[in-house]
Amino acid sequence: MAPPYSATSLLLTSSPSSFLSPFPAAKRDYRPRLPAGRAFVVNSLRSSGSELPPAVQTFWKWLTEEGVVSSKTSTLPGVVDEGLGLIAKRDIGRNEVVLEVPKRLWINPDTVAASEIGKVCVGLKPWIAVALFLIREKRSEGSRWRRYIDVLPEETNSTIFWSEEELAELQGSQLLSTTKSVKEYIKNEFEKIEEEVISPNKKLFPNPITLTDFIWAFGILRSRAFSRLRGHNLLLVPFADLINHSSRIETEDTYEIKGTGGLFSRDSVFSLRSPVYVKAGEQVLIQYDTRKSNGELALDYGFIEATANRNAYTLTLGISESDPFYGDKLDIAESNGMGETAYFDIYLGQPLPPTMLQYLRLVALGGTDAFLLESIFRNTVWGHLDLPVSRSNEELVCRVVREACASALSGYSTTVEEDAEIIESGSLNPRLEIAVGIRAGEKRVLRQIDGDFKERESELNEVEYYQERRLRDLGLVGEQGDIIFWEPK
Ligand SMILES: C[S@@+](CC[C@H](N)C(=O)[O-])C[C@H]1O[C@@H](n2cnc3c(N)ncnc32)[C@H](O)[C@@H]1O
Repeated sequence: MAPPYSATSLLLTSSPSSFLSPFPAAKRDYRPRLPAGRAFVVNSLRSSGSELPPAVQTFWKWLTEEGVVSSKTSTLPGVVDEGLGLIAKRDIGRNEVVLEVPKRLWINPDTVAASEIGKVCVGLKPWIAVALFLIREKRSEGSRWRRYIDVLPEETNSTIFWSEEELAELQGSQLLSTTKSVKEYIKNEFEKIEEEVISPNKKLFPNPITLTDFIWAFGILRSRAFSRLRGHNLLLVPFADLINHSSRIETEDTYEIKGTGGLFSRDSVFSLRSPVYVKAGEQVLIQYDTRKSNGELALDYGFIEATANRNAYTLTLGISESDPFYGDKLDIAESNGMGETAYFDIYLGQPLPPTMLQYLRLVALGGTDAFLLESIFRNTVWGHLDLPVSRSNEELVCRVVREACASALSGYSTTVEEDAEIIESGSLNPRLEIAVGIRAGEKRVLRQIDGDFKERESELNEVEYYQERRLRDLGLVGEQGDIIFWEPK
């Protein structure tokens, strides 16, 4: 009997879970590529103070007046391939502190709370409160952060800033659907805040605030906020946020909050160390986040890496409400830390996530295997699902995953080989380079998943299923896998 599940009811293939919450604490850290909106000329790594754009010189003067930098400071801002960056003035040792920025210059939800708009921002999501604050400061000539805001880019190469034509290069990709969802999310949040906070408080927001402003602020926060700090999930630190990312650096542990009077005291400083030895004149770089996929890097910062295992694809699996065993399956999933929908990030060259096969087998469970859903198995069923349950269950899992891969692969307008040719054909503009790299990477992961399940499919006759394991455990299967019967004496 054909199992009552189709490829589509078993799984969908897109949308990383992360976009729903722009600043999840554990997995995220944010930064963006060459700011397209700024007219800085990219030259060498060694721009000296006098070659700097006027806005950066004024910013530096401000930091000096604020006592944040002095002649002893070991770094200088400079114009580099990545936009602005931090250049070593002298040789810098590994783990040497390169800058310290006092709390009074940071921008975080506390800054907003203490500001004129603090009262109307109570209860807002932290990123929304900080976004509103940034936009308002950007419009205010007398802002305390004027010098800082003047050196922020108008946009980065994050896909949220791409034109329709540029986005078309991502056709069929997961990054395209994530980008659209993120923009939709920002738009919804903007409309809500416009109605509930901006319009009723015209005196506090005398200048019009547009969706474009809101997207700008989102992009700034996503690309520059330091997030791996306990109690400071959303922290903008002027000067420190000029640091660029290098794929060659492995350690992420490069910044911390130091405070003479405790972590949250007024005397706290944000302290940034160089993870490696840097020669005078070279750029000081850090690792933004080793766990981010290329899709996440492109969305957050506007660059990708050539490193193979940054290529990822998120499989979204779900228990359909129309499944006759919906309630039991959901109960089992929930007792094992999962839910009606589960997201599995699959990386190029890496094994499948550990619980993915269990979840797939659970979702596909039906027919004569449905007895495993009975309550007497509730405590053990998850363990049973770790290994193949039955041929029909395993076959369905393989078929559905392979159909989903084929369907996803058919949505792209180019093949991996065509993408490779485009990359080889010469210098691409940064956004096209990202688009081609992303779509090629996603397709390679999809091919890998398909290959994995193709192999499983070819082994369906060889693997041991639940009933055989059970018989063996009961001592009813002989050494050669033969079933032992009781012969009549
Ligand atoms: C925290 S800011 C660093 C300062 C930034 N370069 C600037 O001009 O203001 C992060 C942004 O720098 C750029 N960036 C950082 N590392 C990069 C890299 N390895 N490749 C390309 N762009 C990079 C991206 O635009 C990213 O969004």
